[in-house]
Amino acid sequence: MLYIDKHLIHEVTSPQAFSEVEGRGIPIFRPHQVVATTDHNVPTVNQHLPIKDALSKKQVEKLLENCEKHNITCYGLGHPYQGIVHVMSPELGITQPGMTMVCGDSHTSTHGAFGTIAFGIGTSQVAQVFASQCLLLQRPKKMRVTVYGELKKDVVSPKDVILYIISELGTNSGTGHFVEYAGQVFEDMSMEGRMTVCNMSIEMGARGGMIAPDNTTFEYIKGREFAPKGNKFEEKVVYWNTLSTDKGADFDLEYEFDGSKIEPMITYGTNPGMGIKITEKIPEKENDPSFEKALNYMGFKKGEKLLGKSIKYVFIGSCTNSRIEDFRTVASYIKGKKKAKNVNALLVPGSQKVAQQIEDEGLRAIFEEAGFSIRQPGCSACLGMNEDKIPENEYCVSTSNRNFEGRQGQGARTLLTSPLTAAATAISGKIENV
Ligand SMILES: CC(C)[C@H](C(=O)O)[C@@H](O)C(=O)O
Ligand code: SF4
Repeated sequence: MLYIDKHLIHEVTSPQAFSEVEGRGIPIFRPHQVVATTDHNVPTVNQHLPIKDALSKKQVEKLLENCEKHNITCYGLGHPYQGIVHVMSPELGITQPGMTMVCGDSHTSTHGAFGTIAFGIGTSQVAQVFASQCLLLQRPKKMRVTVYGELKKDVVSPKDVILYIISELGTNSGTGHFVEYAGQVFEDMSMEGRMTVCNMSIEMGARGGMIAPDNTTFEYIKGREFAPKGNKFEEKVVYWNTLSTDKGADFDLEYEFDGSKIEPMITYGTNPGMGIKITEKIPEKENDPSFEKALNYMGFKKGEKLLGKSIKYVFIGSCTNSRIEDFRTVASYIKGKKKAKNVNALLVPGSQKVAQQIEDEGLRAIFEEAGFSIRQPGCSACLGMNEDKIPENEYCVSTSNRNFEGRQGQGARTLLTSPLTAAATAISGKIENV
């Protein structure tokens, strides 16, 4: 039985849970340990106007209504803290090492980047946490992925690291496990990068991912809105320093990779494990119906090269890659260049705070000069629950985490990459290596 320190909620998976507890006359046990935001169904333009899509409007309004009724803090549209749940919580200092955190959302694994036990739950479990602030669970198994050495500087990014790991291990490799990412590559990584990696743990089937908290973690948290202050912070750091894995600890599964061998990655298929180095060709597998089906959906052939293929859509956003560091990377690449005319680019910050930082750091001007516009925060084309959809049969180079059939719109074809590769593609209008 786990006691839950923080319960994050959004508009998609909470309404039925509210109905469940209301229907049984059960009050929300600890409303102050619940934080809500609107992200999946929000438009990314004209957020000050009423939401046009009727279903989205209803979904978002229902969350506000439920939160008000149950005394839960909600960062709705127009609030400076609103954003994708996995972006806004860490950047406000809500996510802290050693906490137990849940959300009715599979990418809750993101918060594990802080040495937090964080995982996605189903709607009936959301109701259980509402009612009791606790969860009954099967104890997960332990897996460790160590990446030693150093990454190729300014070329290989955290997104490439996780796409590489999943392409090597497969999308079921983590089933039933929590994964710890260890080794120099993660020690050297920024918090934004660590979040990108932990975010995609679920894409290898793991319940959660985590990275030992260290000075990078503490520096990131310090001074944030909901972080402990002064002496309290110092006391927490003493505790947080005790959280890392003991030397000689046992794992049920262990993998090791050499970071210097990792290259920029791209996916060619319909699950995140179908990834290759961007310079490679699509593999030539025989007698594999699911592989054939994926290539068929994607309109690709075995042995084909992806570099140089014309691309009309680029999406830079999602809880994997929509943090300020991602936009800094993209801005520094496109500075002084121009967006290709054939490209329709959606640049969607993960939160209002990221949007504000883009403004304050002068990045907006760089984007606009290059022919890009910045949208308002939300999940957007990551799964197209709002109006941001990719048309049928079109390719979209996307910084998100899932390339499933129809994920970005019916018949849309997603190729997952890092923000840097997406930026380079938006500039040249074809799949580009940096
Ligand atoms: C809508 C939500 C339940 C879903 C999830 O849990 O992951 C979404 O965020 C996604 O990325 O597919
Ligand atoms: S950005 Fe995408 S992956 Fe993340 S929570 Fe939203 S829909 Fe899910």
